[in-house]
Amino acid sequence: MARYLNQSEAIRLDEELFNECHFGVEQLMELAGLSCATAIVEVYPESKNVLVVSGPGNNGGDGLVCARHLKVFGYNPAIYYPKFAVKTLYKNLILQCELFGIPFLMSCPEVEDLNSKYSLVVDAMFGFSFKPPVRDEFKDIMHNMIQMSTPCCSIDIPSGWHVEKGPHDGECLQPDMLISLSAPKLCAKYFKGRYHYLGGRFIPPYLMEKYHLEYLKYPSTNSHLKLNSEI
Ligand SMILES: NC(=O)C1=CN([C@@H]2O[C@H](COP(=O)(O)OP(=O)(O)OC[C@H]3O[C@@H](n4cnc5c(N)ncnc54)[C@H](O)[C@@H]3O)[C@@H](O)[C@H]2O)[C@@H](O)CC1
Ligand SMILES: [K+]
Repeated sequence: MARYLNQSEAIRLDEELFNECHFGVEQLMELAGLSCATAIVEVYPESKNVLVVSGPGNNGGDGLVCARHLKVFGYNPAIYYPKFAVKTLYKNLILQCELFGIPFLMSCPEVEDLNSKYSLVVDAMFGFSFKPPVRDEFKDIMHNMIQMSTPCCSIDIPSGWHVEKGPHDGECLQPDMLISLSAPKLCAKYFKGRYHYLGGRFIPPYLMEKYHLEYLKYPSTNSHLKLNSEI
């Protein structure tokens, strides 16, 4: 059984990875995004037309990295990035995606587009720093993703969910797949989809112990691990 982190534990673990272990954000984001891409390839080998919806923070950055690796693995990803990136970190990731020939959508895709053009939508809008309610610039895409019939794979947290209490008032995203990074957060207890994975394989042993995280055995060289047994 994996242990579930609350929001402040997830934020503290993240800070310790950067401040005490001196990992760079690019380092961990690359590993996190790669693990998401390899998990997606395992679960959806035929779903080549993927839309990655990336938000303004590091969860969105994971999505950009994931899109680039999916492209390398022979998928046809497109990206919707609703909020203009200011930080160099995200601008560089966007440039790299463009250099790999990944298109960026200029406007919010309608539900019909999500259903007809894509066989998978990757939700990389918000991660463990999200505080509800969803702000205006993300409302349309959130609404359309809730309405769509295309399967959704959420990175770390199903976007719009409370990090601890899960889906709250009103309609919420119900992803088919959830890839928890480092460790599942409390909201993962409410996940009803078919595939729950753990991704990222970069926590030093002393932090595993400090946060009482279970040593789960990643198969071989994989950086993703299936947590439930529905597959
Ligand atoms: N510790 C780890 O294991 C790692 C975590 N990473 C990723 O980093 C994520 C956390 O990243 P961040 O702390 O940057 O935060 P998030 O990506 O969760 O979101 C923060 C951004 O969303 C905006 N936001 C928050 N609430 C909003 C609302 N209600 N409406 C609209 N916008 C809102 C904030 O203004 C900010 O720009 C994790 O979930 C994970 O995906 C990885 O990149 C690297 C390693
Ligand atoms: K997400």
